[in-house]
Formats: sequence, structure tokens, C-alpha cells
Amino acid sequence: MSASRALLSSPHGGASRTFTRAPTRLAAASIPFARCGALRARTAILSSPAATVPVTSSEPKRRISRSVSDSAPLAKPAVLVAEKLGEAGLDVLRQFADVECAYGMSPAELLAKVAQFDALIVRSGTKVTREVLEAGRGRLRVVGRAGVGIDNVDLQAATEAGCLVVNAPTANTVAAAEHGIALLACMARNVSQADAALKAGKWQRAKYVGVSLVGKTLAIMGFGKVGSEVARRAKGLGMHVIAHDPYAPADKARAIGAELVSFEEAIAKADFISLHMPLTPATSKVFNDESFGKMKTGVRIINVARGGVIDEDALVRALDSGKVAQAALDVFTVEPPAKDSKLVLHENVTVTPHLGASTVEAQEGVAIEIAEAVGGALRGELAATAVNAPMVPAEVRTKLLEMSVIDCDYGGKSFF
Ligand SMILES: NC(=O)C1=CN([C@@H]2O[C@H](COP(=O)(O)OP(=O)(O)OC[C@H]3O[C@@H](n4cnc5c(N)ncnc54)[C@H](O)[C@@H]3O)[C@@H](O)[C@H]2O)C=CC1
Ligand SMILES: O=C(O)C(=O)COP(=O)(O)O
Repeated sequence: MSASRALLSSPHGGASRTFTRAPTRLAAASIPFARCGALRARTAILSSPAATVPVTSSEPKRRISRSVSDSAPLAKPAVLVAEKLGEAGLDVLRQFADVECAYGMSPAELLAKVAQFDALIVRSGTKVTREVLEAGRGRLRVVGRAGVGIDNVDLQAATEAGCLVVNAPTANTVAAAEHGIALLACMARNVSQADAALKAGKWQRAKYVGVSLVGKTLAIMGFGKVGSEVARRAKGLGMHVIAHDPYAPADKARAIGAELVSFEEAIAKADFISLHMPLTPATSKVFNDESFGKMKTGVRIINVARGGVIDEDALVRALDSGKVAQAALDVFTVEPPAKDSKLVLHENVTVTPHLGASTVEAQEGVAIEIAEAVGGALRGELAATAVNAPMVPAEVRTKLLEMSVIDCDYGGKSFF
């Protein structure tokens, strides 16, 4: 059985499982999905009509998670929320689960607790390691990442443990893009340095002459959801936007007025470079001594993606030499960074403590998005935002379910 199939069928089925299919659908029907508006479309599978209609005898008998029997006693699944989640999302979770919020746990506390839960919800501050997933083995079956980046979750270990990982990939896009633009503008005009100086009683107008954005070339590295929103906004500021993304379609870039170029061309031509790729083995430390060496002298760098895409020691060297004039960083290889971090303390560096997704609106959206995703995953539905199992569009899913009925009738095998 493939890993994804293993995830979608029950890895830990058995009589101890009392979260049964039909009752949880009733619970799902009581979730106030209507308030989720646009999120609903994006999580089509989780909230599709197929997901909320009562189970009928014609529906396929395969797959859905830990069915014991339709008459088995009901027990709500238990969900552990390890980092601050918006109230709206907690409300959604409480419709179908017993929810415990345990913010600020140490890794040891998380290890000790995780086995008592069916699902764990984290943001970027919790490392869901192999150890955590092993500790949860036997009960934990869903990890929800309330945000985009899943570099803090050991996906391989999750798959091996039969644990589905879902994220909330859309609700914080605009917040992250707006923060990128905020850092770009603040850096160019020395806002944080001038603010600190003035608060310290120094009126230093000559020291804090900035640079203009209009007419400058901005290279967007990673032209996905956030990168393309940054591009749109930068166009509005009169910047010339180029982008590098090995997987982005050229027509998507063209429609925004950005030109897709190679990595080398992007870093060589840019006055400003804004990073928006995920942290993966392929992107780890791609900004290093060699790549800084190929940039224009005086280039300015914004990072709202992940600290790990930059070799931070190399960036300090590039800042010290003047190769990089300024950097504006929301993310760091180790968070929080050391108090004596040369990078954070550098006078040409503007920093924020991983605030990209931290707007009221984004946090509410992310909380609802992840609560829906976790609910759907616990009900055994194909998750639209699964990151270690295939995503299946709602219309394709409907077709597959039809085929699955036929398949069940003729031999009992499942396509999922
Ligand atoms: N600071 C913060 O609070 C936030 C940070 N993020 C970070 O931003 C990243 C991007 O988020 P989204 O745009 O929503 O994700 P996305 O998946 O929509 O976009 C990522 C893009 O990067 C591209 N990419 C992959 N490998 C690449 C490479 N080697 N070079 C260039 N491009 C590459 C992909 O093709 C994709 O288009 C997330 O992975 C996360 O780490 C996201 C939201 C908030
Ligand atoms: O969504 C992301 O990738 C983020 O980096 C946001 O992180 P956070 O949920 O604010 O800890």
C-alpha cells in the first residue's frame, strides 16, 4: 500500500476507535461553515456538499477512517492546539472536538502530551519532529499547520506514522505580502533606525537619507501566492519586477507585468531581492557567499520566507563589505535568534519577529482554514490541503467516488 493510501485508510483502526463516520458527519453539519465565505471554495473537499450530506447506502463502504460500527458510542476526537490560534478557529474545532490549548509547551511537555490526542495544531514555533510523531503513534492521526510553511514538520516521519499533515495555505497570503512591502519601504527609508534614533533623542536627518523605489528592479524569488502578491503591489509602487521560480507559469507572471528569469539573471539585475520560496533541501542557504558575490553592489534584500534560505553568516559578511547595503528580515534560521546575533544587531538590518502572518484578519482566516482542514481530515475525507497525501479537486473526487462505488461492488478494492 502506498504511503498516501495508508494515510487515507486507517493506520490504527480497531475497536478502540470510537470516532465514527455517520455521527461525525452530523457533527460536521453543525459547524458554521457559512461564515467561512471564500475559504469554503478553497477547501472545497472539506466542505463540499458531498462532505456534509448524510451517509447513504449507495455511498462507498471503503476508506473512511476509524469506523467501528455505526452504532458504536460517540466520543469526540481530542485536538491539541500548541500555539495561539484565532478564536474563530477554536469555535469551529469545538463543534466536533474536545480542544485543549496548551500554548508555550516545552518540547518535553509536547512529547509527554501528544499521545492523548487525535490531532495536533501548530504554527511555525513548534517542531513536529520524528520523536513527537513516534510519541503520538497509535492515536495521533492529523497534524494541522495553521499557516503555509511546513518545514517545521517532519513529513517523512508523519507519513511513516500514518499521520496526515494539512496546512492552511491561503489565508495569510496577503498578510505576508503586505509585510514584505512594509519591510521593503521601511528599509529603503531607514524607518526603524530613524525611529530608534529619534526616541533616543537624536534628530539625524542627514544620516537617514534613503533610496527611492520607483524605477528600481525588484527580483521576486519564488513566484507563488505571496511572491505574486508582492509583485502586484511593487508594480503599484512603480518598480520593475522580475521573478525567478522554476515552477511558475510564465503567463501568470506576464499577467501581473513581471518577467520570469533565471536565478542568475534575477540576482544579477536586481536592486532589491525579495524571498518567497519555501525552505526545502533545494532552497537551503541558496543565498550564500557565491550568490551574494553575483549581486549588484548595494543590493537590498527582504526575507519574509524562511531564515534557512539564507546563509546568515554569509549575509553578515556581505553587509560588512557593503555588497549588500541593507537587509530586512522577518525570519531567521533559529527563532528566536540569539540575543547577540550579529545579523539582528547589524545597523543596516531591519528585523521583525516572524510577523508576516500576524494580522487580525489573517489569523482569523488561518484559524478557520486549519480547523476545517483538521475536521475534514479527522472525518477521513480527502483533504484539500494535505501536504503528505494527494490533493484531489472536488469534481475529480466526485468522479473517483462514483468509480469507487463500482469498484466496491465488484471486488471491494478501493481506489484511495
Ligand atoms: N513570514 C511569514 O509569516 C510567512 C512566511 N511564509 C513563507 O513563504 C513561503 C511562500 O509562501 P506561499 O507563497 O504561500 O507559497 P507558495 O507555495 O504559493 O509559493 C512558493 C513558490 O516558491 C516556488 N519555488 C519552489 N522552489 C523554488 C526555488 N528553488 N526557487 C524559486 N522558487 C521556488 C514554488 O514554485 C512556488 O511558486 C512559505 O513556504 C513560507 O515559508 C508564508 C506565509 C507567512
Ligand atoms: O504561514 C507561514 O508559513 C508562516 O510563516 C506564518 O507563521 P506563523 O503561523 O505566524 O507562526
